[in-house]
Amino acid sequence: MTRAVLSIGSNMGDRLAHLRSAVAGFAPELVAVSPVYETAPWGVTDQDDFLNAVLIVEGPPGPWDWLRRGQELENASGRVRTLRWGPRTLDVDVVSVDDVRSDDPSLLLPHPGAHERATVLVPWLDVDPDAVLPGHGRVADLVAALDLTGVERRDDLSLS
Ligand SMILES: Nc1ncnc2c1ncn2[C@@H]1O[C@H](COP(=O)(O)OP(=O)(O)OP(=O)(O)O)[C@@H](O)[C@H]1O
Ligand SMILES: Nc1nc2c(c(=O)[nH]1)N=C(CO)CN2
Repeated sequence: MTRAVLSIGSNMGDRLAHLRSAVAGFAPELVAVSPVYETAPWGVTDQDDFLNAVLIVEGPPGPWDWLRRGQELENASGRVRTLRWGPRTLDVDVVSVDDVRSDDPSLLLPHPGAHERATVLVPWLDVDPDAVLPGHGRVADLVAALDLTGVERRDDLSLS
């Protein structure tokens, strides 16, 4: 059994439907679904706003299975890979899997950007106030140190 934290995001097409497709894809192992956040783009800032959320899943799949499942859902959403950090129908990042550390470039664990991304940490904190990001400490402390400008909770949108 493993427990994984997955960050999902979309800024193309029917963003909510893309996030819902990820929820449906992980339904058998779903433990928690965060609120939805509307977030200003980071990285490449000249693109549309994202919807972001976090899923917590638990079950027999291992780290590589979570990654593969996420990539299958990205592909099913019609995602086309062009620009790094560019627009996408669906992005599924594996943030952490238990305390697993991996330096394989195809599956870096914990995800190397997670500790500084409000788009990951804020929804994660909503569903797990005691969350710890391996190597970086308590998510509550990481969030407290972040600028949360451009991260707006959308209580009118629901994934569960
Ligand atoms: N923890 C991880 N979760 C998801 N993909 C990962 C992870 N670690 C490495 N990768 C690899 O990252 C590659 C590129 O992923 P992707 O195009 O989604 O990156 P990105 O979302 O643009 O940027 P970032 O990884 O900084 O969020 C994939 O081929 C995947 O194998
Ligand atoms: N707000 C926001 N910006 C992004 C996001 C994202 O999920 N949310 N993902 C990116 C590439 O992974 C690039 N920029």
